[in-house]
Amino acid sequence: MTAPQPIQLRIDKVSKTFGETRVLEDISIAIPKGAFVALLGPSGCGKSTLLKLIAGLEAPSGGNIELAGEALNGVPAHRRDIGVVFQSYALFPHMTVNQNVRFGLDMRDMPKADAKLRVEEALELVKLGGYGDRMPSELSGGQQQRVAIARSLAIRPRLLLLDEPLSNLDAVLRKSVRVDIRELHDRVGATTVMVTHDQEEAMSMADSVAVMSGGRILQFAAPEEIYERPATSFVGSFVGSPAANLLKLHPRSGGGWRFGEIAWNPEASVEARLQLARRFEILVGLRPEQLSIVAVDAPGAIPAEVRSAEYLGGHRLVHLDIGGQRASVALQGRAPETGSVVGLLPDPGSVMLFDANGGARVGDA
Ligand SMILES: Nc1ncnc2c1ncn2[C@@H]1O[C@H](COP(=O)(O)OP(=O)(O)OP(=O)(O)O)[C@@H](O)[C@H]1O
Repeated sequence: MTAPQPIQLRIDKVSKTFGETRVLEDISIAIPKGAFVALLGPSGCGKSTLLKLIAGLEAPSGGNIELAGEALNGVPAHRRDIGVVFQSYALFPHMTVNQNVRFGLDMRDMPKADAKLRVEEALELVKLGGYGDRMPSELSGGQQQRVAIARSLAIRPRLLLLDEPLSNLDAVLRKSVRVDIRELHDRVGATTVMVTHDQEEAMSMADSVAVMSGGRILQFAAPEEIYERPATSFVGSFVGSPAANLLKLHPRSGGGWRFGEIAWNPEASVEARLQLARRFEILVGLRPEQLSIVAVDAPGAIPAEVRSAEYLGGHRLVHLDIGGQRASVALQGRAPETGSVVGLLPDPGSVMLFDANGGARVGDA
């Protein structure tokens, strides 16, 4: 076992209001040295504001932020030793790659010979050794983004902040730069916080993900934990692709359960969790990739009517109706006929249960 790392960034009960509007509320997270953390959430949830508070571009309305044990209150942005990479790479177009990467070092009056070595080292790290004399316009978007990262790394920051670093790249480049950034992180080990609204990006790149909504952190955990044990129905449906089905379930008079008018007798372990949940209205979260289609009368199956199917290359997405609620299932094989009634069988361990009122996870022993 590796020894636990000290906390590099501690955010403690931070809030932010603009005028009357509360944009961040009671944000607390502790990020160990060398970790790669993603702040994930929909547009407007406050993730960029949180990044600005860390960088020192905005001041919090309440709470504290500490970097390597030092309180940052009142420390101006340029004294924080934080490297920031924005979504538009913001290279200086009239400067060469070398000059761009050197910029932060010149600002810090580093001796020329040392700066030269640092620039070479930073460009090697992002696999752009030999590109120093080019102008930004002579580089691809992905290469420009790597120069922007090299510029941030050259100052050997105590923290690297990435604000939607991939959003200006096309879909193909996005996936390769995603891997580049993660591999770079593994080599350099700089504590990194990345803001993104793209769940796949967050889940694939980060060690831990903070899922945000409405100015709060709903869950801060490893990607696997977030996917398998989401803390709320929002997290459950925001993370995963295609999105999880969320279906309203009620107890049936006389025993068993119902989706609208459709009766369901779940497998024993799911039944036990539903009993523990003790709610009149439960949201059942079912991931399309963890459902299979079986005979309508198979034990534990939910009767569903096939409405349509989409062919998506590796799999098909079949859309169904369950007592007036829509659900989808990802299938490898042929899609059942439209209009037919089939059984939808969840993998019992993957069934997620939430309180329909408020969305909290329920039904855990
Ligand atoms: N300077 C400001 N003055 C007033 N309101 C602001 C200011 N900056 C941000 N907001 C508001 O705060 C909320 C959060 O904004 P923020 O940019 O942090 O969200 P975000 O999650 O990063 O969204 P996006 O992904 O669209 O950038 C939004 O409702 C925004 O309108």
